Amino acid sequence: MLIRNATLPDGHQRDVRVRGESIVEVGRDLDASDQHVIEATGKRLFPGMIDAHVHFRQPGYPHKETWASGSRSAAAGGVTTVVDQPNTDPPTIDGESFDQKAEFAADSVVDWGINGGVTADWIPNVLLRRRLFALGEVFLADSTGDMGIEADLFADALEAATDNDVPVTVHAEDADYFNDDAKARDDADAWSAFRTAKAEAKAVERACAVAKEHDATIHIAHTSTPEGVDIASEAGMTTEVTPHHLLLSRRDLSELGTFGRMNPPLRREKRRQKLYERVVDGTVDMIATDHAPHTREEKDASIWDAPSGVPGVETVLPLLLAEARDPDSGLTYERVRDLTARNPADVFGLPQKGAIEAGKDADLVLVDTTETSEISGETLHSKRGWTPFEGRDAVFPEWTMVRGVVVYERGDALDADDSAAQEDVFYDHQGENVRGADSERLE
Ligand SMILES: NC(=O)N[C@@H](CC(=O)O)C(=O)O
Ligand SMILES: [Zn+2]
Ligand SMILES: [Zn+2]
Repeated sequence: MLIRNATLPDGHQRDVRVRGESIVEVGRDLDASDQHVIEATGKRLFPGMIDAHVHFRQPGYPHKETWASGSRSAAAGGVTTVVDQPNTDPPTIDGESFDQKAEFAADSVVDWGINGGVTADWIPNVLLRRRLFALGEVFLADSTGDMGIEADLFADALEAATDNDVPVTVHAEDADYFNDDAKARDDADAWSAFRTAKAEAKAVERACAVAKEHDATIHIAHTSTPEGVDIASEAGMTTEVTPHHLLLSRRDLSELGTFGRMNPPLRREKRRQKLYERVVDGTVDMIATDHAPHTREEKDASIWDAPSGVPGVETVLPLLLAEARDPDSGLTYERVRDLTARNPADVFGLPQKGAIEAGKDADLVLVDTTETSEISGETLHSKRGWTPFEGRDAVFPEWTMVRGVVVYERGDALDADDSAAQEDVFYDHQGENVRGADSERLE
């Protein structure tokens, strides 16, 4: 198949030849005689996003999301690899729970990884030999679920993972620095007042110190403060920022209410701007969504009782592309490519993914950045049907390809007389474990 004359993130027009699962040639005026040609003139082609941080909620909470619904939502947003976190039920802390989750992952239309988790009951010598993507998020404070662990267990886990060459990702908040005074309040902003920026900075500092003691590197999940980013990057560690911490702040909470509750929480506008600067200037390594769906009914509670987390896997790349359309944002298409594909592939060791180059997996996303559409929760494909980004401009993919197979095609633009129907098409496809097809059985 030949994708003709697409504009790559660096602005060059190129033909891209795909054969089987791979990109085999990138160049100009490539011979198209025996090929199925996809005309892409005037459109932009991106490497599929690698989202290192999603919660697809199976096993345990299929009413919130499933691998089938979450991965379709990912494909519809241009995400071609997802990595599921361990706070499921059962938590992914041993061989059996890993294998059980891998069964569910077979429903995924995009490629996937499964992270292992750490609790007092984890079984490292079996878990760490499964085809894990990474160990983490290791919760240094409780979030959704009660997987928060103590410092000595974190040190042991770090050592075990490092000995097995398994990357480690950390949820860095330190409950010792939470502000209990906020508990007297019941407005949505109280959650941000409670789980302070200082609690993140202190947890990042401690996690990096432990990593250095063990001559290990760690990746800080969902860094929400410029302080956290600076401490981690100065310690030689990697960081990710979520779309909600990049684009939303405490100013949005009066409107969002508990739909704006997540861990770590939204920060002040000033911090958001400084975080955005670090995303633009390359201090931040990648964007990851922390796609954490909960039902409207669950969110319909007080700020102290509602669950934490927001969906994001379908809107992340579209929102970043809309930012890159705006020359004043400072965010270029090349930087978007690095944040969503090149850097996650580098940081987590996926040499076969992350770039539009001969020899790489044909994970590709075609977009038309000459126009935007408004985000509407009810048209998204997650089970959730709500988004904290309602109404914002975005650039959604025309199609998404995973290892040479088109898994998603966006329906025609809205029919003239029908404001609702968009026949988006998903094609049968089974994603694969990016860490290899099977697990070593070592029980
Ligand atoms: N981020 C959240 O607020 N919630 C996540 C857990 C987590 O990432 O801490 C979830 O699984 O719901
Ligand atoms: Zn977390
Ligand atoms: Zn998470």
